[in-house]
Amino acid sequence: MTIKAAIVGYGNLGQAVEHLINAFDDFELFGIFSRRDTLDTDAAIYPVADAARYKDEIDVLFLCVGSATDIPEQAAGFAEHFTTVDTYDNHSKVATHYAEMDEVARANDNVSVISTGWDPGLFSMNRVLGLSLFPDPVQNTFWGKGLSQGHSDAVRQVSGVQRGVQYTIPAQSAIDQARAGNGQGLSKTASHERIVYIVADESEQDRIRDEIVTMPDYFEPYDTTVHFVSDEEFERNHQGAPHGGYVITTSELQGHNASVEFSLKLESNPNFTAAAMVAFGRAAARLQQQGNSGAYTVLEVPPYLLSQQSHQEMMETGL
Ligand SMILES: NC(=O)C1=CN([C@@H]2O[C@H](COP(=O)(O)OP(=O)(O)OC[C@H]3O[C@@H](n4cnc5c(N)ncnc54)[C@H](OP(=O)(O)O)[C@@H]3O)[C@@H](O)[C@H]2O)C=CC1
Ligand SMILES: N[C@@H](C[C@H]1CC(C(=O)O)=NO1)C(=O)O
Repeated sequence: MTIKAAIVGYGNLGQAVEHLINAFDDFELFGIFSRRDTLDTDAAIYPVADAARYKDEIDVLFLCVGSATDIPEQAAGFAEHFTTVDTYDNHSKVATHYAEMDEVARANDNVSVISTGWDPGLFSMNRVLGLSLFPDPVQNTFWGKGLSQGHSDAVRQVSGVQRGVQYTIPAQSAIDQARAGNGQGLSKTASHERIVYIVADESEQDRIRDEIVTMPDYFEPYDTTVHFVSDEEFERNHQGAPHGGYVITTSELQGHNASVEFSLKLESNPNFTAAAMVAFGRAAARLQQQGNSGAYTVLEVPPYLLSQQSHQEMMETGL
């Protein structure tokens, strides 16, 4: 089955998804839906407003738009016409997003796999796996040091921000404590600091800083520092998007210690996020083809559907 795919939003993630769709032989790129009419790509470009016209030519639509505002405002509209995949990552509102997408996708016999990527996404799968193993587990999640695309998108939505990025820095002492089995009581907010770099007019900077540090879900609970820099310094010092992190679960079984760790070391956050998104796009197309509909989180997608290998091949290779 060749999966006909299209992309909404040609930013960091959209460009990375395009590359992967072209690299996998079971995908075919229909084109890119964008607000802009010129993009640096050889792919077909369509106005995002016209997407529904092409519903019958697309098996899965990758929603590579921002989570801060775009997904809440736009995703359900796409799920009316398409099987969709998104990387929605406002953890506090995932249940709301799930319910909204589930209602629309079911009503239109589409599948919507939401909150793919690595956190939420692969980290979610590993958090559930780690906690399922032990009667009395201790579990901690750490991110960074690296560039959070979700937090960077969120700062870019603040009026007056011309350019913006956010770096997440974990406390190494907290990571060491978790690995030693002493992670109980460590909080995500106390274990990380957030550093933001913004290009904005001087007259706007005090308001922008205040809007960022008080932003619910993204920054308010954290120790956040906002730096304002020139466009030249931003261009010079803030390219690339490395990231990574750890999900660490520790416990003991009849007095014998056990430590389970899932770690990511990413030279490119968008490239890796796209890899997870495209794998779940493969699963979304298969789920829909099997007659399923509605919303799915990564926790509800059978892992074998992610792979290019068939189930039979997995059996024959002995798992
Ligand atoms: N779950 C996870 O692990 C991860 C999730 N993410 C999520 O991915 C999201 C995207 O990240 P990233 O690609 O870096 O963000 P970018 O800002 O680079 O790209 C977002 C794209 O969305 C499109 N867009 C923006 N506003 C609108 C609009 N009003 N209407 C239509 N399209 C719009 C734009 O494309 P165009 O101008 O072409 O329309 C833009 O290029 C992040 O917000 C984050 O939440 C990222 C990494 C990991
Ligand atoms: N969703 C995140 C992926 C990870 C990174 C992160 C953080 O640095 O706070 N939280 O989750 C992203 O957009 O990069």
